[in-house]
Amino acid sequence: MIRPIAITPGEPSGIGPDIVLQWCARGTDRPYFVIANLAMLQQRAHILGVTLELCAIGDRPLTELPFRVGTLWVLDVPMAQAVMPGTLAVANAAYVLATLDLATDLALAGQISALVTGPVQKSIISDAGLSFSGHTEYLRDRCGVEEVVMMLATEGLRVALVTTHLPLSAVSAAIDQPTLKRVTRILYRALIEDFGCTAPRILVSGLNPHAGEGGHLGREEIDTIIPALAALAQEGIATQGPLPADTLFQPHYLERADAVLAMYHDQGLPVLKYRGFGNAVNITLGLPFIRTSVDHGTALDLAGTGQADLGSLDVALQSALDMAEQREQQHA
Ligand SMILES: NC(=O)c1ccc[n+]([C@@H]2O[C@H](COP(=O)([O-])OP(=O)(O)OC[C@H]3O[C@@H](n4cnc5c(N)ncnc54)[C@H](O)[C@@H]3O)[C@@H](O)[C@H]2O)c1
Ligand SMILES: N[C@H](C(=O)O)[C@H](O)COP(=O)(O)O
Repeated sequence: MIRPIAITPGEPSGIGPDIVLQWCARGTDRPYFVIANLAMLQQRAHILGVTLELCAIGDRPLTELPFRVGTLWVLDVPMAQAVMPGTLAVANAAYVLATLDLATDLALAGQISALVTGPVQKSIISDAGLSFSGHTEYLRDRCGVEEVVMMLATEGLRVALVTTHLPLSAVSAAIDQPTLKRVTRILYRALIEDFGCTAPRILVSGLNPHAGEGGHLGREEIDTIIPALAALAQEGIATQGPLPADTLFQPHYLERADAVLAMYHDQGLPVLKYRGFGNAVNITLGLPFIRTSVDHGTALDLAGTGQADLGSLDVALQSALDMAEQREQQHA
């Protein structure tokens, strides 16, 4: 039996609480529990007509929780003000981070085997004056690790990113050889350890149109990407690239690859989401614990309606479970 898996539903006025409640109401006895405000979940369950026994964990040891169909265990986190689905409240931004902090502490203490996160509204957390650009960066900093990698995966395609949540104008400066090498090493190791690839095949995109067109459309490929990939090859990490990003996402390349490493968020993720939105998982590679997430945002327009699709949460929960079981078997 693996250690429990924590779920943080994320922004309380978004669809995060809805999808968590609706998914759990389908019936599961796997060791998932939720870190959130109990009263908010009870209110949302009532709005949605979800029948689920919501039980406060209180002081009970997580390892002794009786996980059973029809019951959802909740680690109750105080919240500043009552929630209206679809309406953001700056006052509740600190609560969202408190759920992540608690989950991180439990993960670092070895009390949970994985963390599955629901969507957060980055803007409201920033509006509250709290420093936050995404779970990926927040968990990296909170765990004190230098580098992590955002990778989204759907059936037949994995896309990892060199840079994550930063303005497009800052992307080029953020891509240097040390960063590119660290990111590629993390991706390579994860493909072996968590995804069963014996000799990972990674396609690396260029940054500029046509991968720089021999330096006529930008020099990042020549000055940074090619030398970094050459150095990685010397370490035994073979990659293919830099390839023009507009043509690398085609079967000819993808059927012989385990992952694509894109240079920035909107170079890689639109392709991934076009292929698998609603059925993809976001995984943070390089953390000291497993973290998976949904592929979508807070969808405020759907909160409290019961219309949100549960597909990505399903994939995120299953991926976390699979990775946790595999890691615990490896260490048994
Ligand atoms: N994992 C995360 O924490 C995460 C991921 C992506 C975006 N976000 C955040 O979410 C906020 C809103 O972002 P956005 O509007 O770009 O994206 P969004 O995913 O919230 O919404 C885009 C569109 O997809 C629909 N949609 C999203 N999830 C759905 C679901 N489960 N079922 C059915 N339809 C769904 C929405 O109704 C909307 O029409 C932003 O603050 C963004 O940063 C968070
Ligand atoms: N970049 C992610 C996506 O588009 O799906 C999303 O913003 C979530 O990122 P974090 O996991 O860092 O919050």
